[in-house]
Amino acid sequence: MIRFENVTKRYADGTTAVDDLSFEVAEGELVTLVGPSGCGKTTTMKMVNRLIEPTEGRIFLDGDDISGIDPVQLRRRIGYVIQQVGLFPHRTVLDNTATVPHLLGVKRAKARERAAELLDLVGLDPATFGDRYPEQLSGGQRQRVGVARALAADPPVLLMDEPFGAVDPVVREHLQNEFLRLQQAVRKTVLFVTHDIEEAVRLGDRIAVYGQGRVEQFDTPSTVLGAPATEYVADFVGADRGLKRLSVTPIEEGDLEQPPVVHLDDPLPKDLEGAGARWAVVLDGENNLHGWISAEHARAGTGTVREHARRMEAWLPVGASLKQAFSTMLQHDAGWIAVIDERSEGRFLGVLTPARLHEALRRSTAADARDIAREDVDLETVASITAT
Ligand SMILES: Nc1ncnc2c1ncn2[C@@H]1O[C@H](COP(=O)(O)OP(=O)(O)OP(=O)(O)O)[C@@H](O)[C@H]1O
Repeated sequence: MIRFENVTKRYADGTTAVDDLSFEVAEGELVTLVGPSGCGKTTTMKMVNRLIEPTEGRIFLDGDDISGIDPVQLRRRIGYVIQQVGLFPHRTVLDNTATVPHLLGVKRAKARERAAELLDLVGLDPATFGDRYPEQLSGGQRQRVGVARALAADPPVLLMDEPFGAVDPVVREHLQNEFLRLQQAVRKTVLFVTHDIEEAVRLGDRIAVYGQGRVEQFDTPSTVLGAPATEYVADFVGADRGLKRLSVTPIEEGDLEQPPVVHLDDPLPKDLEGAGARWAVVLDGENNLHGWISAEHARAGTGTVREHARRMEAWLPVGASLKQAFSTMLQHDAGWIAVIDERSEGRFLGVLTPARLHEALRRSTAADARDIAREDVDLETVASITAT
């Protein structure tokens, strides 16, 4: 969808900002460009919408050499989100979002209708926020308007330059999650610039790690963390890459353990301990997760499971990251968490225990070309780092 072919950019003062860059971003793929300040990320990005022209090389969009496309036409195919957002201060949130479609000839009422849908999509209720002015929004809310506005013309490509850079870490994580959900729905081809490796790893289908003007490694987050191509990349992703790996490794069905299972209307299981279990998972009639029951309660109680079952607080959908699993365990002080299939209304799949989490982490590590040091994936190390 976007292809860089031996692209170099030298500024008039002789600075080589980008040096012989070649890579390709597939349709619907989200590629993060990450690297230290001044390494050429923004220059790369701005060459795609022709805010900057390359000195050498060519860039293709959907097979067309962009140097042959009129910049105004080109930019209609490309949404652009920047850190400072650049909302029009004297226009309401709704009008800000509707601006581009309106400029493209969509009737005002229609453009506003679409803008309201988009605000909803980025998590801003149009009834509450639509008539506000940018200065009446928080930083995070302004960023969301920026994203909604970039999506308004429904461009196939989005360029995002540190879009969440100006907000605090909590809001930032929230925006990242929302953006990932949004991307699932809209599947744009996205180039996303950040200097934060955590953000790059979290969001990217693939990551381009920049050194000075050059891409040192272009690969999946898991491979970049597990098998850094160069010393430089290893340094950049950091010594705690085992920990970062938690956030890019999803829980798979094969990782789960199958505990004893009882149903709500079953008689109490009297001998769970005899079967070597301290608890059982409780399911409803549809085999969806209801809760759990301890062996002790089951042994001492009377009646059916229903009267003694406790609500399940620590659960996650399959596909959630090991990091989420780990933090859910810590948050609920739980020795295990239940994993469900959200697509089938909560069907219970099994439980993840610390031992299984550790195995999953090993699996993900072993999948890479080069092993990372064993202590990097040691769960106790992970626990001690996360707890501090
Ligand atoms: N107009 C310009 N003239 C001369 N040099 C420039 C110009 N714009 C950028 N540069 C230089 O090109 C290099 C790459 O800049 P660029 O903005 O692409 O980096 P970046 O990776 O996006 O950095 P940051 O994370 O700080 O935004 C830097 O050394 C910068 O000083």
